[in-house]
Amino acid sequence: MMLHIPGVLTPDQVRQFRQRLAQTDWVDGRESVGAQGAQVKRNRQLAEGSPLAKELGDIVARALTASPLFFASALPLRVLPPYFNSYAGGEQYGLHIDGAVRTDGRTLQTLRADVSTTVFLSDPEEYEGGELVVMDSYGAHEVKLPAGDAIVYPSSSVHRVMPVTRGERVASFLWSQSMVRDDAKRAMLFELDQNIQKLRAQHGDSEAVVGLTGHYHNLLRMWAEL
Ligand SMILES: O=C(O)CCC(=O)C(=O)O
Ligand SMILES: [Fe+2]
Repeated sequence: MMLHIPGVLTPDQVRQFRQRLAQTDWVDGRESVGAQGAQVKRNRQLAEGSPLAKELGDIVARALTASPLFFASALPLRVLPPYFNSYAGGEQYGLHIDGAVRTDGRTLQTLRADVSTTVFLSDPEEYEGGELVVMDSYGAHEVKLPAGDAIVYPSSSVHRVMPVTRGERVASFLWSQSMVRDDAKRAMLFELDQNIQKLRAQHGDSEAVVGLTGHYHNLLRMWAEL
């Protein structure tokens, strides 16, 4: 399941991030990738140990984990500290799949990557190209969101970032391990949750709404791995 989460960062936060990121040093993005990724990855990132990556990453992680839509769609158990990347001058990230098990060099925390997230920090008008293209059984989905918005997609999907042929595309990206490893199960829980919320808004906590809420929790109890 792919989900667009609007307004994870405020316009003020985005402005501050961009100012700080414009004054910092970037390293070759191949620093943090396996052999297959290195062949197709052409971008720049903040070095893993960079204090700025930690400072801004903490803000991104806090904003995302406070988002009800992120929680309901990712059902996060653990979230790795966010990274930051930049593409310009034709840079791109060719077709790849994110590694299944990731260790953060800073915290040495290891997790199974179930959910990938990109938080856009450049507005679509600022650059040409740079679409995140995610493949699934329904085809290829192009994503290019306003600054401050996030896209959540299964780490099990093949994806790429198209060449940025004008301007600069800056983003933050991160991996989460979900309490529910299977994307199809997560998608069903998300749909159930969203529909229960609609029913609750229409009917309050009617007996049926309470029953469905119980059903949601019993499915989560059956599927969650902690
Ligand atoms: O820049 C993005 O939106 C995604 C980056 C990516 O796919 C990766 O670093 O694995
Ligand atoms: Fe990726």
